[in-house]
Amino acid sequence: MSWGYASHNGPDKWADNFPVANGPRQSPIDIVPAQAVYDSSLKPLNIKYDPSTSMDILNNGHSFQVTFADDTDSSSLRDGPISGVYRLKQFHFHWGASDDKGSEHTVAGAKFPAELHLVHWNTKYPSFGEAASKPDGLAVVGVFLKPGDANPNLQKVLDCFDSIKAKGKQTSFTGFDPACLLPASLNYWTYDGSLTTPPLLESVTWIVCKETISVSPEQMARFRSLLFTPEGEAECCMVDNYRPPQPLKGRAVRASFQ
Ligand SMILES: NS(=O)(=O)c1ccco1
Ligand SMILES: [Zn+2]
Repeated sequence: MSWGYASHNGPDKWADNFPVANGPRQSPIDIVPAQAVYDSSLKPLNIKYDPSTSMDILNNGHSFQVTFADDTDSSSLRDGPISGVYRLKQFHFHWGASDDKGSEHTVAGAKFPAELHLVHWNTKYPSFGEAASKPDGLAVVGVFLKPGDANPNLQKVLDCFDSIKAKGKQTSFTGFDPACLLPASLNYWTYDGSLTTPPLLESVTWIVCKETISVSPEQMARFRSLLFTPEGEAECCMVDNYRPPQPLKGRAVRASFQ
């Protein structure tokens, strides 16, 4: 039985196989801006991505992800709340069956229809796999999607959904610069957390952007046209692939802005 987002294998069941699900630094969380502490020592995010590192796009059965070549530092994240260089490995999204839900982090209880995650690993470790088990191993930049005008940069990703509709489908996706998915302002909240999917490893420095990017209703419908299921199986729409907020357990959330 593998994990998923249904009642029989979803977030409430993950602790059965992944006991860290009840750990001290789980993600996502509800971010309460009024309780975030402004930290003037936090640096601006330093993000440099090279479009030639984008490789392919895959439906992995719980989201779709765009994977990057991470054998050099050409697509990486520096500064912000982190030390050293973290290489971009992949980005993916989480979304809902309707616009009233779908994000993993919430802001003073408010949910967004979708959330983008850009996953980076600390190059002080030899690989993503090694880094994923270290408390300072990963840094994930989160961006909320807000209903509004169609997002032309997002459309480039959505246009290849016909070739990755079912679980396990993959296709080439080169020359894409994920920086075009970032909001104009890189003001952020940051806290120590975890992967939001099994194995839920407590290795993530979360960097959640305050500013959103836009997504149109038609574009949200495209997200919801993907399938959790492989070809040949009864079709199950890929929707509500988000973990709800987890207990803060005394953690501080810092803000890079006043
Ligand atoms: N959703 S997320 O960015 O915490 C992640 C990356 C890999 C596994 O889970
Ligand atoms: Zn994610």
